[in-house]
Amino acid sequence: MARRAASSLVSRCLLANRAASSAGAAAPAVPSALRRADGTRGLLPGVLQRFSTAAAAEEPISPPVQVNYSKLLINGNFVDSASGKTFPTLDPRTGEVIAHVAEGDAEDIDRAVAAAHKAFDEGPWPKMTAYERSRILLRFADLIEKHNDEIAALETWDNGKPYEQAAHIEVPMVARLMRYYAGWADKIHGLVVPADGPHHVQVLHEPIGVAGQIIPWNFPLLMFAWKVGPALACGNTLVLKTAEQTPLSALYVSKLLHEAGLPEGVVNVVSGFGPTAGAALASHMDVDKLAFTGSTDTGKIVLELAARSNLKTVTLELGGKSPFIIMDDADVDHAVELAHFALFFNQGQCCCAGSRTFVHERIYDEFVEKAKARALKRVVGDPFRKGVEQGPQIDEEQFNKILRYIRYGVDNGATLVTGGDRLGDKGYYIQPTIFSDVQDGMKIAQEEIFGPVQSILKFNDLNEVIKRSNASQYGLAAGVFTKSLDTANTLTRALRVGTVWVNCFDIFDAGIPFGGYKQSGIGREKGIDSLKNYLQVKAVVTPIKNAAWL
Ligand SMILES: NC(=O)c1ccc[n+]([C@@H]2O[C@H](COP(=O)([O-])OP(=O)(O)OC[C@H]3O[C@@H](n4cnc5c(N)ncnc54)[C@H](O)[C@@H]3O)[C@@H](O)[C@H]2O)c1
Repeated sequence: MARRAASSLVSRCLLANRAASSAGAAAPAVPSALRRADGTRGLLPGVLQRFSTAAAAEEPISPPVQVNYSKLLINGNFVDSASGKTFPTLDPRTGEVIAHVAEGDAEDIDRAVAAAHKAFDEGPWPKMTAYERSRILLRFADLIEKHNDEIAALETWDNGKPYEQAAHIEVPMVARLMRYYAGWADKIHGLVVPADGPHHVQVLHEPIGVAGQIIPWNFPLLMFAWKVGPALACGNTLVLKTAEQTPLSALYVSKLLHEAGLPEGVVNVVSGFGPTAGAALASHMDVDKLAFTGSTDTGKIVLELAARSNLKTVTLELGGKSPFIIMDDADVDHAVELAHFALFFNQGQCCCAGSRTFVHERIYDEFVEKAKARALKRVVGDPFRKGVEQGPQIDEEQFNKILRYIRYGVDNGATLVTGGDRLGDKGYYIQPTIFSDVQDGMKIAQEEIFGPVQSILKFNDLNEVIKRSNASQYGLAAGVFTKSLDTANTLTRALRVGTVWVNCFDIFDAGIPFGGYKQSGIGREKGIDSLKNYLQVKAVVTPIKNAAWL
C-alpha cells in the first residue's frame, strides 16, 4: 500500500492538478512591467479569472499546528546554542516570523559531534543487533504516520509547499523510506572470498562512524529521510544540519525517533547557517563521512573543506537543468500535463525539475498554446487551502532570484508566453511563467532557476536533441515522452544523467537510486546504492591450518 502511495506520486498530483484547475478563482490586480507574446502588459481581466486569488486577497489560514521544538537536539536533549543566539524562521506566505530557533555554530557542532562519537564508541547503538535497530526504525515509521498531519502542517508552514502535497505524498514517503531502511538493517552483510592459499578471507561491512549530513530547504523531511535512514540502518551515528530556511520539521520528527527508542547521541540535529554550522561540520576532524545536498557551488565548497580537513568521504546531491524531451508521436495533451508537472511541482523548486522542455517542431505550436492554457489554470495561493497547486517560493532571496531570471529571459529575446511577475503584494508568490523560443545559449536555458518558470525549446531531430540535452554542466535527470520503444531506448542510453523517466516524471520510490552525473553530484541516495555511502569495507585474513578445502 505504501509502495502504491509512493509510486503513484505523479498520477495523484496530476489528478489533484486537474481537480484544482477547474476550481478557478479571481486574482489580485498586479501590474506587470513585462510585455508578453500577445502584446499585452500585466494581467488582463481574463487572466485574472484564472490565476488564484488566495495569494493576495485573503488573510493567511492559521496553520493547524504549534511549534514545540526550536532548540538544538544534542545527545538526546533539546538545548540552547552555546552562544545563546537564535534566528527567525519565516512564513513564506507573509515573510512573518514563525518562531525563533536556536542558532548553532562551530561550538555546537563540536558538542554534537562529541555526542555522536560517544554514542558510536560507547553507547548501546553499535552493540544492538541489526534487528533491534530495524525495529526502532519501524516504530519511528509508525509514529510518523500517527503524527502525519502535524508534521505536514509544520512542513507547509515553514516551506510554503501545498499542505495536500506534504500530507498525502511527502510525509507518507518518509514513513515508507524508514520502513525500507528498516528492512535493510539486518540484511547488510559481508562476504567470504576464496584466496590463493590456506587463508580464510572475510570481507566485513562496518559502519563508518559519525556521519555529517547537510540538507536543503526544498524537501526538508524527504532529505532528512534520504540521509538519516541509510546512516542508521548501517549502524552509524550522525549530526544533521538543516537548512536555515526550514529547521522545524526535522526537530519534530527527531523527537519521535527518540520516542521510538533511539538511544541518545545517535541522531543530533543542529539548526544554523551554512558558512558557520555547515562549514564546521564539513571540516570537522572527527566526522568520518559527509553527505551533502544543495547547490553545486556549495557542493564544491564542502568537498574542499572535507579534503582539507580529514579527507572524510563525501557524497553530493547537487543541482540540475533537466531536459524533458517530447517527440512528435506524443499525445500532446498528456505531454503538456506531464511537462507542466515536471517543472511546476513544488513551486519549481526541485533539483530534477524538467526545466528545459524540448518539443519537436511538428507539435511545437500546439504544445506552446496548450502549455499556456495549463499554466493559466494553475491554482496559486495559500498552501493550506484545499486545491491549491502552488504556494509561495521559499524566501525573498529565491523570489528575487527567480524574478531576475525572468528579466534575463525577456532581455535575451525569449518570448514570454504567460506569467512573468509576482502574484499579490505580500509573501513570495510568483505567477506560473512560460517562455517559448528559448535558445540553448540563454541564461534561462543554462542555469538553475529553481522556480515556476518553464522554458520551451524547439528541436527537429533525435540526434540533435540528444546533443543539446547533454550540453549542460549538469546531469541529474531527464524526461522522455514518446510512443516509440526504439526512440525511448536510444534516448535512455544516450542521455548523460542519473535518472531517465520515460513517459512519467518524479517517480521516487525508496528503492530507486537517485543522483547525478557531471556537476550534479557524486554518489547515489536511496536504494541499495545508498548503503555503500555509510559502510566501510574491511578485509580480515586468517591462516587456516589443515584446511579440509580451500
Ligand atoms: N540532487 C539532489 O538530490 C538535490 C535535492 C534537493 C536540492 N538540491 C539542490 O539544492 C539547491 C537548493 O538548495 P539551497 O539553496 O538550500 O542550496 P545551498 O547550497 O545554498 O544550501 C544547502 C545546504 O548547505 C548549507 N550551506 C550553505 N553554505 C555552506 C557552506 N559554506 N558550508 C557548508 N554548508 C553550507 C546550507 O545552510 C544548507 O543547509 C539547488 O541547487 C538544488 O538543485 C539537490
